[in-house]
Amino acid sequence: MLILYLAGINGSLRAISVTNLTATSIYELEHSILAKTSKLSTALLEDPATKTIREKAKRLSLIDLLDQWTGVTIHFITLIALIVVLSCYGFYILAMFILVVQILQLYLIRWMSRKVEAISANQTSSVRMINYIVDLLVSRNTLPEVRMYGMSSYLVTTMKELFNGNFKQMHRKVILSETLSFSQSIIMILLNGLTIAILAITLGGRGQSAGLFVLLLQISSQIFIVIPALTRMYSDLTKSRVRFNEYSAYLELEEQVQRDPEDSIRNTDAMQITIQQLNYRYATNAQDTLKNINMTLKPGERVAFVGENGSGKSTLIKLIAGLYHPTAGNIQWFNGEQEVLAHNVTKGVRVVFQDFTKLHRPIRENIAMGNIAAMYDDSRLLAAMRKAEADSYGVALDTLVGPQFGGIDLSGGQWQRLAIARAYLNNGSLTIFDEPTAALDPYAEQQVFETFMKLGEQQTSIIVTHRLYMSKFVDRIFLFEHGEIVESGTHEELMKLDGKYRGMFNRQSSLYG
Ligand SMILES: Nc1ncnc2c1ncn2[C@@H]1O[C@H](COP(=O)(O)OP(=O)(O)OP(=O)(O)O)[C@@H](O)[C@H]1O
Repeated sequence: MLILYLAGINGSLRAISVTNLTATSIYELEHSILAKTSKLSTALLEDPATKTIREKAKRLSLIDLLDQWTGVTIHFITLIALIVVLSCYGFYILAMFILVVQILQLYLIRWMSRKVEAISANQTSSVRMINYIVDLLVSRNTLPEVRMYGMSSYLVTTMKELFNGNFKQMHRKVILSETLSFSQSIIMILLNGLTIAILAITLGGRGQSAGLFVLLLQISSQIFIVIPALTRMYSDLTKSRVRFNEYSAYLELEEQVQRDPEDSIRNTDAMQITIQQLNYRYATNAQDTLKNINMTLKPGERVAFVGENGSGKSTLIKLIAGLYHPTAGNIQWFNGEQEVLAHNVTKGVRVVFQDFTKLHRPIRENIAMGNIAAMYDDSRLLAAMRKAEADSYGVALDTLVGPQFGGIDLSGGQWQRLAIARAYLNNGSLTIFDEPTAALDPYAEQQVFETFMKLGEQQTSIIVTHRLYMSKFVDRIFLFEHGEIVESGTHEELMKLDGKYRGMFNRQSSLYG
């Protein structure tokens, strides 16, 4: 009775503190997952298997886990206490029998709960696909094409098929758990009946008092109240433990080597970059995307990466910027004769990515992404905007961009200028422009190229471009084909070589007449 009373007090206390605990545990869980995510390599994060582990990890509820642990412990202690009382009155064989049946039940429940949980966990990637399709159907970026090409009903059908697949699995899960729970109820009813019969026959045979019979009947009915509650809690606890293991698996993923705080000085000198025998393969690909890349970029050199779509130019840019690590070979940085650890320079690399981030936040944040320390330095932000000609369309630093949040929207070219302004805010030893002018008008394109050339006077700089007239002015050109560098040299050298570059250049020139 004392234990039951304590259990009651525990229930009330739990109800009072549960709100705070829930909020804290949700925050802590999200926070620990995000903190871990920030330490993982880009390549690992892009791997769909990592996304699945993360989604599984996020299903854990720490408050439920705590709740279930407490519940199972209390119910288990209560059950043992009741069984001890029953044994004290001489019914130890019956008490042992009840205990053994319950332990067997718990084993069965554990097996079933793990199976059910595995079915739910396996649905995470198809749920991701369903969410993606819903996004395609409602997102502002995709809606025009989905409507124009009449894709809506096709996408809805695809979503329905995925949904049905998940539904079938859910159905299997429900049948499995209901069958087990029904069988358990039958076992409990039989066991309860058997207990009452044994008590009645034994006590009647010994001529014991009705009072003792009522007392033992009370104990047995308490036992059969506690057992289903314990079983249910244990089933939930087993599922939560599976989730906890998934969460732990995410936290145990191998982390990218972190910057050493002692030597993490941002270095802005122009540096030499030496790439040797570099190969790179994406986790999801069967073939190497880059093969046997060798090059040395001299300090202050301006180079262009050119070549057909998918030939690996952007991948090499990401490797140089330190976002990926070579599968084989290496990339080294030299300040004069002195080698500088890559992580000390890559932070200061100034990059305009091909698929840059469109931050649906104030203009200020869009630009300050390039150097977060300048977030409230209006004169630096405005200077960067001016350089990128991003100040010409009448926006103030605090103008909110992003129509879904009530802000203004920008054209593709205007967004691109913001991304360029972002790069101007950052000082580093290398500037990379990965097709920076794709969405710009010809005048803006020329201006961006001129700025690229000027920046190159102080820094090593790389431009990735399909517009070969730009490559005429750089110091060296690297022509990529199927992940390899097939030609390299100055514009004049490559024209004399009369190879692929010359063919490409002449084809482009003929388009302009
Ligand atoms: N995150 C990724 N995961 C798997 N494969 C990728 C990934 N990114 C690129 N690839 C593959 O690597 C190859 C090279 O792509 P990359 O973007 O480097 O080419 P690119 O020369 O820059 O092309 P483009 O001129 O079209 O921009 C392509 O076949 C592409 O499918």
